[in-house]
Amino acid sequence: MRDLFGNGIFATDGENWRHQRKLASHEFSTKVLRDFSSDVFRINAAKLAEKISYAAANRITINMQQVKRQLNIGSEAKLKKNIQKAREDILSRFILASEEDPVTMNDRYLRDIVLSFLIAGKDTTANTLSWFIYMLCKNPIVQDKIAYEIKESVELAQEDNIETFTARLKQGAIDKMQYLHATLTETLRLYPAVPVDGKMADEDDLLPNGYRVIKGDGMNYMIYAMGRMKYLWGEDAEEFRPERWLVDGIFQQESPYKFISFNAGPRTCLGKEFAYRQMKIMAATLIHFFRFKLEDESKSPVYKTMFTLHMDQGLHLFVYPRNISA
Ligand code: HEM
Repeated sequence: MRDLFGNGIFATDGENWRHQRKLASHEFSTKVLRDFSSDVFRINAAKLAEKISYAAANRITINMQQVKRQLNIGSEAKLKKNIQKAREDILSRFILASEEDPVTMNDRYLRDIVLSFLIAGKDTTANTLSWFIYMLCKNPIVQDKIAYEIKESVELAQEDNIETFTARLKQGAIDKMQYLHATLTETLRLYPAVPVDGKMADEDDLLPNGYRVIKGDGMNYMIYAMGRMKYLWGEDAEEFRPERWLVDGIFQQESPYKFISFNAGPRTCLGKEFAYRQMKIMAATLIHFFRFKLEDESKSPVYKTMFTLHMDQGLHLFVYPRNISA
């Protein structure tokens, strides 16, 4: 961990961690960052949809993971030119903070912070979207329900194209998409982007189950296994059923200690709201314009154990234009 993350937020404790957590929590809650990142998400969603549109028109299959990679999401310098706003992305915000406190936030520290955020934010949402599309291919009714919800949530115009459609994905419309939110959450329950997480005992302790740990003991908790436990989720734990998250069509939060995909407690994921916003904008754009089918229904994807739950060999799909007026 140290080799990769240095003194970045994942690998530090104590004062270093508190400093980064405070700074990042503040930045994540600002409207400036929310607006900027939503613009970036909309631009990227439109770019991805254009690429897929070409594949659909020419009847070529796509590898979802590769298409997303080609987009080079994260090349913020170029995006900034498109958006015509400066110093509003998370990395620039950290650089601004470092100008105010150059001694603590020297270049090395800044590098570790930035790298940690890149790693935290990129593969987690990208992998989740691949598992999400896979689940939709396996459950075409869910796919159609989402398409219906998008039509109901966004004020559409007859002449909308990809770009004008993404521009309509404002916060109000995104918030209405409760079924999409539930589907993404159900995907994260079965395919958590971080499948296993490790902790170390800060001091001698007695765990609630009576197990004694000694200071320095390492422990792993299996997020992947916890999302599939019948003891927690009932007899249908292995089934993909977004409805389990809804009451009268409204998404219901679970305790983070039960739905553990974003961790819980003081070190809970800082990017959760950010991640949902990104995934919802991307998913709404893709599902509104396309219908996805697996290239080979007989194959199940295999996951590769990395920091994140990566899909080995990618996700090979047929794509069809969705009849929007249908
Ligand atoms: C589907 C998307 C995501 C999932 C499932 C996820 C999951 C997690 C998990 C399990 C942790 C705890 C790691 C640990 O125990 O050390 C974590 C921490 C964190 N996540 Fe996320 N994450 C996601 C997206 C993001 C995004 C998009 C960002 C930022 C752009 C982000 C930023 C962070 C940060 C900064 C921490 C460290 C918090 C701390 O140690 O205080 N995450 N995330």
